[in-house]
Amino acid sequence: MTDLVWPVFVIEGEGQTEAVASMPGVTRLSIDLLVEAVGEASALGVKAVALFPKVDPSLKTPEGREAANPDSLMCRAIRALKAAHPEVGLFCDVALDPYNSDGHDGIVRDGVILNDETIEVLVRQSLVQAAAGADVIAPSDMMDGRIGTIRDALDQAGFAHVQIMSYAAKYASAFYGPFRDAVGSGGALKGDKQTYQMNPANTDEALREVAMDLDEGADSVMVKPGLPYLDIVQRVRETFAVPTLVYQVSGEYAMMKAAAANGWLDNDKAVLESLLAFKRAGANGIFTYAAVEAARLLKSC
Ligand SMILES: NCc1[nH]cc(CCC(=O)O)c1CC(=O)O
Ligand SMILES: [Mg+2]
Repeated sequence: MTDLVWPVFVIEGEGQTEAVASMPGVTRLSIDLLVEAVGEASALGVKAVALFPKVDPSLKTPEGREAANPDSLMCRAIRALKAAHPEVGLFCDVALDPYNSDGHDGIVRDGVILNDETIEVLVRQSLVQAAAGADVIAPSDMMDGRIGTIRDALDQAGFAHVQIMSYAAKYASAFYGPFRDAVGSGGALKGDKQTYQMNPANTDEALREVAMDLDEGADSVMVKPGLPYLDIVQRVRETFAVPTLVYQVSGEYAMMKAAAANGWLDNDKAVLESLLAFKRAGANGIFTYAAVEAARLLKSC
């Protein structure tokens, strides 16, 4: 149970809930309701959440400027959650896609992702999130060299205690579709992310990406997606023996829920079996939208 990390989506307002149509059981919540939901999750034993904002389209710019706003929805949510539930670890996403009018994780000019200019914004994003109370900065953007630069900036600003979990082995996957609905980046997305996310055909590249990010100072690494990439989880864990996390992504979750809704799968058994498979592969932590229901199921076992 303490291995589970629950990804959650935050929206503006008070008393607001929005269902995510492509992710049955997942709702975006305004900060007040998110604080309540995370309290319930904590009582069930889920002691970590991963926070993602759905940003108002009017705040999206080509440089993702809102990402570095210390009073952004994201930073307000971090402060509220830390104040109400200090025992719950906060993994805070660092990437520009919720804030970028092109829907990309980095800044785009003339159809090209600008790696180094993006890193400057990611550093500012990391610093405002650390100042708001992030426990773990989680760059999911896949720019090259961002871990070392973010680490130096955090250390210099007095945030040596804030960890970095790198999305090191993140594949250009078809399984992210429902997430892009949830944060509202899919409609804006022009083109695809194949120039910075990894080719699903590659395995050795994942090991090189992990090695670089560890060298630059990552405390832990993420393999993403999950079930289709269990071989990568196992290789990373066996090669580096560092905390290795895995993300059961939105599309994997949607597949299980759709099949269960049709009566084609036993939901509870499928959920628990998929989590067991991650443990078998060696994962130390599992991001899953089913974290709270899994905690309930595990309690009743
Ligand atoms: N910063 C990108 C990001 N952050 C989280 C997810 C996907 C998570 C999921 O599918 O559950 C993605 C992938 C993407 O849009 O390329
Ligand atoms: Mg990399």
